[in-house]
Amino acid sequence: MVISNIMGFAGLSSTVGTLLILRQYFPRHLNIYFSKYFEKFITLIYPYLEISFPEYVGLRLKRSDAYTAIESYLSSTTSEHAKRLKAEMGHGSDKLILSMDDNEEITDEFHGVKVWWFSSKTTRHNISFYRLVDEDKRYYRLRFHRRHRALINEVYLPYVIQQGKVIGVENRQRKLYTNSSHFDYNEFKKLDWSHVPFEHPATFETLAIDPQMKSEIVQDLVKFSKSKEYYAKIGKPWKRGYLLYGPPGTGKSTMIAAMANLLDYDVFDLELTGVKDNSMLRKLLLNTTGKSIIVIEDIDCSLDLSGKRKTGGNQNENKEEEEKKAPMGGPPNKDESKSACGGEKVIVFTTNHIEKLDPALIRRGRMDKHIELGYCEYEGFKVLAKNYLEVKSHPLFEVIHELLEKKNISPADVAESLMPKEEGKDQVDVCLEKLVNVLKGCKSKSEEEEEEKVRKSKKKLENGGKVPMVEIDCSVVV
Ligand SMILES: Nc1ncnc2c1ncn2[C@@H]1O[C@H](COP(=O)(O)OP(=O)(O)OP(=O)(O)O)[C@@H](O)[C@H]1O
Ligand SMILES: [Mg+2]
Repeated sequence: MVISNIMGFAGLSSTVGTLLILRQYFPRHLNIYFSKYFEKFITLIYPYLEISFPEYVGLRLKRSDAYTAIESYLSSTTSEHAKRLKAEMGHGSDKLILSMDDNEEITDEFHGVKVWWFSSKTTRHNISFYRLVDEDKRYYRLRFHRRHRALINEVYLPYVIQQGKVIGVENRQRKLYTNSSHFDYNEFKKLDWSHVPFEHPATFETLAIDPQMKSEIVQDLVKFSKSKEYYAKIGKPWKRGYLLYGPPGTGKSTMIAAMANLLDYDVFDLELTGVKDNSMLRKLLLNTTGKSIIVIEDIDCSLDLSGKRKTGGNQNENKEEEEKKAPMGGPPNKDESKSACGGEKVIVFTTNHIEKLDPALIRRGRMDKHIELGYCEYEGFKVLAKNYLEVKSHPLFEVIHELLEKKNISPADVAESLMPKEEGKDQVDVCLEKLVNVLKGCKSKSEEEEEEKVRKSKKKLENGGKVPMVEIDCSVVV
């Protein structure tokens, strides 16, 4: 950020203009005096200050965050005010973003104070590999009256940066990250996470679960996303842990997608089988960004893998050792020392077998909310019928209602029956009849409960009465 008094404004007095022209005829020693006192003189008669924000700082390795935020902020006002615009796709997104073209000027108003933004570009001719290469240097310049210096520096600019970041997040294409490392030739380094655009269409509206539970979860998530100050006040990292459990096909993965869509977060799908040890896990978590959901699916299936991790002993000692080994260059600092996740993050574990999990892993405080997703009930069926067949009532609804009270069927299996296989109006009848038949063939709730009891007692005998434990360094993840 460079603050300078400038010249060249339209209203600059003719005296200054004349001085500038005459300057070239001054003898050299006079010119030195001229330069020395000229700026002081200009400061007296020219009441404006300028701040410039170059696109790249230092060795051009990284685009300046301030420039990016200002670009996003100005893109929201530009389309209304600027006369010449340029259109670009948002970062990794298919949205068209309009911003002011090079050498364009717009005005903005803040608390009744008028400021001017200019987008400028200088081009330097460089010789590279015996070729003449034009290097563009872009920057934004902000001009304001000197008497508003404090307001601009302390209030307006932080506001612009913060708003710009919010707009930037809105314009971006959300991503689904997986921990399969790859070499990025643009950044010329190995990255731990690869990503694809996140385009899962699930929403809470289309989710077939108990309506009351649905609204509780939505409220909980929304409250979390607005609780930055609260977490700062209590000195805890801004994160929330969810454990989703239930039989296959009950909507656990679908709910995670709905959560990401509700909160407008990225998703980091952490596959534990690809994690060698706790320091690798820590490194992966440190490389996740804010506004994201970190997902560890089928946590009970990580049992074999977790056998390799340190067990028993002094937990703190192990932690210290891991921190020393952390490849990010020592232990994480600030609030990250409490958790490698930090930031605005939701952590979701899923399992089909909650009874297999280490109670320490899922205790409240680590996992803030336990959500059981069960077999399909009538309310859920109605949501699916609306989603798939666009019907809200039908003579077969009552039969299905009665069957759902007696039989266990997953929402995934209901959805499968309700998916029309052909075109035509009779498909509603065909699909609902199919569902009735499928339901009749399902095991009754009492039969399944009996089988479950037998299965559990057999397992207890096999394990000598011990419930298998998952070993994962909980403090790293949650
Ligand atoms: N509660 C639900 N509401 C809406 N659709 C659902 C629901 N449950 C399942 N489905 C449908 O069934 C498919 C499978 O569901 P999903 O993958 O979310 O189940 P899951 O609980 O994650 O299963 P698993 O335990 O096998 O991972 C989804 O693509 C979705 O179409
Ligand atoms: Mg799943």
